[in-house]
Amino acid sequence: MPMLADPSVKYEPYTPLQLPDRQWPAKVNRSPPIWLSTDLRDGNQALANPMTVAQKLVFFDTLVKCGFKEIEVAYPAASDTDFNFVRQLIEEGRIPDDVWIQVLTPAREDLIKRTVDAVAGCKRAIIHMYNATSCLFRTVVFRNSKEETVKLAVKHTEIVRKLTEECTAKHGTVFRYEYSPETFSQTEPAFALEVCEAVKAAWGKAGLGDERIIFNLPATVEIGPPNHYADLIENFCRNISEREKIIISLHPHNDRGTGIAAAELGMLAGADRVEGCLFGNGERTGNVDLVNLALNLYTQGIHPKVDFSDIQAVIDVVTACNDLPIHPRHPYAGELVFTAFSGSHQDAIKKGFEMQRVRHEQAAREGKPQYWEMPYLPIDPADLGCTYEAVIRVNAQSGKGGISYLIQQHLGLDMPRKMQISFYQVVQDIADREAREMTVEDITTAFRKTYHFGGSAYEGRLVLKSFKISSEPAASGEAADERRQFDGTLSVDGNLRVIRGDGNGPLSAFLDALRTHLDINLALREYTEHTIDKHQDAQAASFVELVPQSEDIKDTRRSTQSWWGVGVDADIAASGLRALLSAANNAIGDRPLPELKLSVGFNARSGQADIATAILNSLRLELPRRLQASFFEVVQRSTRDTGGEISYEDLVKLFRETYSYEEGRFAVKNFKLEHLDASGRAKLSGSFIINGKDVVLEGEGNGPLSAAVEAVNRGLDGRVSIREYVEHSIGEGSDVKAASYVEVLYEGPGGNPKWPMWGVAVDNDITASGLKAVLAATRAVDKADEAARKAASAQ
Ligand SMILES: CC(=O)SCCNC(=O)CCNC(=O)[C@H](O)C(C)(C)COP(=O)(O)OP(=O)(O)OC[C@H]1O[C@@H](n2cnc3c(N)ncnc32)[C@H](O)[C@@H]1OP(=O)(O)O
Ligand SMILES: CC(C)C(=O)C(=O)O
Repeated sequence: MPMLADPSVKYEPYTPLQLPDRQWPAKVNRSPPIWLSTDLRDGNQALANPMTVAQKLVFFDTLVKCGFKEIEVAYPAASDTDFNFVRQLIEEGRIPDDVWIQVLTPAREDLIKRTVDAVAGCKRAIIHMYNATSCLFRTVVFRNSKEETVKLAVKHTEIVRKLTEECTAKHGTVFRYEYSPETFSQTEPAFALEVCEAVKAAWGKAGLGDERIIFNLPATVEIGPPNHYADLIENFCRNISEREKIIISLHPHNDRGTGIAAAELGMLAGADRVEGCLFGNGERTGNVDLVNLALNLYTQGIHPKVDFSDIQAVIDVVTACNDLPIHPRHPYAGELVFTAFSGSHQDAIKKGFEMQRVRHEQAAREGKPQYWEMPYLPIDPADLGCTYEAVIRVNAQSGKGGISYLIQQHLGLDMPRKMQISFYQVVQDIADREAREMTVEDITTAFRKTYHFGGSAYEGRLVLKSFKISSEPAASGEAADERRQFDGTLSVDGNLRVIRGDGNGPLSAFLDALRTHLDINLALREYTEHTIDKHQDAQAASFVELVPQSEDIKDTRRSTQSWWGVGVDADIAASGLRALLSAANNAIGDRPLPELKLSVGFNARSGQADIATAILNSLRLELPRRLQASFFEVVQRSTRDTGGEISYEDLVKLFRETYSYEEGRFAVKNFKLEHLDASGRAKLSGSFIINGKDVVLEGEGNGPLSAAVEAVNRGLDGRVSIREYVEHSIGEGSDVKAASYVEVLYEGPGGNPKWPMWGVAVDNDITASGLKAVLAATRAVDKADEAARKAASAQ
């Protein structure tokens, strides 16, 4: 059957109440009502499979834990399960002293008796009796006149009074009485008042405080808008006698989807109490949702006096007991309610969090309240025990704001705006291609892969192994404006390469090194940095944008093509270099990089760094820059006859010979180092092999190396002194060795000139490696003396 063209022939509208001086619209709620949870009664009776006793017990405990002080636990006359459940609560002492249990009964003597029997012995109980009062129910269900309807209510109120008084006398149970004119919102307002006045009179002992009688005014079926319900409530409150002896209770259902509004307006209209169910379970469309109502108050800064700090735990119990899911869009409790998928929402939330942090810091300094003011989020998920995990979820509708928020939350990186746009494109492409939501893991993994960030699994073709930044005064003599030198070792497609470059700062020196050695021509367009953690082990995060290097600086600036990179390191310079390499990795893509070929002759294609690369790859020695220069000259001299070409093998042989490296001609047999005083002064004694001969040495100095120099000097005509000492480790873990490089200056007996000589050694022991390097550095003292003699005789 189609919908009617004119539904007025079938459906009658509600009859508005004439209440021109209604007060409720101008009122504001400033305190929570008395809550009654009827989950275990109205909620339970609406379930296809009513709860078991075990489920009811868990639910009851949860309600108590949430802070409900009035709980309708059963319709005891309905079934043994309900009756027994009430008995169990009482007999097992499960009801806290400050909690009233409530039980519902119809206006039938036998059933009232069973109901009172159910609560006998409990400390405090509310007997709740109902009979429908509307015209429809009078005529259709009860076939009663108005008079008979009043009589039914009066007679059974008297029965309730009699039976409860007997019970109090016998068991000490304290009773309160609640009466519901069921279908109140469909009942003629004057008749509802008439019935309730009669019930109050029949009860005869309504008093103040805990003696107040409860008139529960249900919208058994929601038949009109919430303002109509509010009018009915205000009218009842204004016209019932002895208002102070009455608790006016609301019991909205949600047939029109306005149960919450009805309850809120009903409270404005004067009600003191609200009956409902958690998450709105209940007959048909449900009872009013108490979680929703309570949290609405909370977001107005009013504590509802019930607690949902761990809302998920409550959801778990309620869904398990009701065997009903909670809608994902359910206010406060739905799984999607703290989630934004769409770009503009995410952007606003991200900005909101950033701004709020600043605002709260300032408010804390000034001792002012730190208000929650967040675009699209009326409540802080944390107050309900939820995390911010779900706040931003990413799909093809999402924008850069949300994605960068997740990166910030999960990796601690605050990307610059342009990088956000760039990474957004990456994520967008994946989301579009795969047509699915992107999880946080998808996004962080995409980030790591894109920027080669976060460990060896994400390394690119270029990996920074080690580096040194040094400074030298600018050639122009502007002492303040020092230039920087970059010396580093990169792994390039798995092979180690020594590269070096100069520039105005570490980044430009590194770019120069990439250009010189690997033909990677890039220029820096943007650089930003921030600290990740304000604690002791703070790290620096750097972000770099590179563009193709062009002859014309304007072109470089305007380039539409650019690559972003990110680096994190405890050292700020290292974090910048890592960021630069991350961007460079993106820039090179999979284009081939120039291979290392050695040609050191007149038209040298290889430089010092290439020679150092070869030594690094073959002997794992990271030659210091000045040793690179020195050895480069040696190589050039020795390749004069081959036009500057030299094979790897010969190069390594030449290195070994030149520095007597690992040939056994310089060794430490044993040594003793005595510390002479607190300043570190030491005495060295021991047996060594120098130039293949056993020698016993002894000397003192400021440390082991200077003691070794002093010992060596005792046997020389001239004097050696140390000019440079560098060391590094080789290998890892228990296999680690120390490599030492010593440059000494030898001054012969005749004075100047001073001869620079390098020694290189490796040993498991770092002191022994340094000592060996010192000894090896002095291997050519004889040659130096001879050269000095020749020079003197030539003059
Ligand atoms: C709006 C609400 O939520 S009201 C609460 C509704 N909850 C429940 O009904 C759940 C528990 N109910 C039950 O287990 C059963 O209905 C019982 C045990 C109470 C009564 O069962 P039965 O005696 O078989 O009666 P039945 O269920 O058919 O109820 C209909 C009868 O009760 C009468 N009745 C209905 N409501 C009331 C009332 N509040 N007071 C007195 N009688 C009533 C009807 O007029 C009808 O009487 P009739 O048989 O003389 O025509
Ligand atoms: C018994 C009454 C209060 C009821 O449940 C209703 O009217 O919905």
